[in-house]
Amino acid sequence: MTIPVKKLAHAGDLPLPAYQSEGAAGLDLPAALGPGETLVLAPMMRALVPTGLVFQIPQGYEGQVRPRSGLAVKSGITVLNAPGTIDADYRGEIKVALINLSVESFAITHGMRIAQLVIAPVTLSALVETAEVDSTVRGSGGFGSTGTATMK
Ligand SMILES: O=c1ccn([C@H]2C[C@H](O)[C@@H](COP(=O)(O)OP(=O)(O)OP(=O)(O)O)O2)c(=O)[nH]1
Ligand SMILES: [Mg+2]
Repeated sequence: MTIPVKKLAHAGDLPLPAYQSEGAAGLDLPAALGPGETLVLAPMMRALVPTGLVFQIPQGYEGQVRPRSGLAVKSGITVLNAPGTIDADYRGEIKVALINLSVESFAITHGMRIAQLVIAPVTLSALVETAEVDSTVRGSGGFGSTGTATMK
């Protein structure tokens, strides 16, 4: 599938996001801060980080903004609203809501790959109001209702 992508001025000469391996699911998203710019995230602070990218996602698909596991494990940096949802009809800049869950400050530099975007199909549903729903074995059980014999 082809997706048109527009680069905004502050992306400068950053390359378009790319799959980093043959089977990668996510396109790594860059921080587009402007050349030489740095954004420091203090512990427990969050920031909406620009990517400098506008995607034209085809109808019937969405973009999911997910954390990168390396940043999460090594530095406690994750996506606050993971997975962020990029609607097919969104024509604004994709931004990444990062939060620093570590006890140390983290410096985000221009071009750093801060998150990844997975393009996924969406099933659009028509809701039909009904007085009754059918019955199932699970019924209304949830929130740890299964396996209670072994759960403490
Ligand atoms: O991590 C994200 C999440 C969302 N968006 C953009 C694209 C998305 O299509 C739009 C709206 O996102 P969402 O529906 O999650 O936010 P909302 O709080 O419901 O805002 P809205 O009322 O604009 O839908 O914001 C981002 O750039 N990054
Ligand atoms: Mg919304």
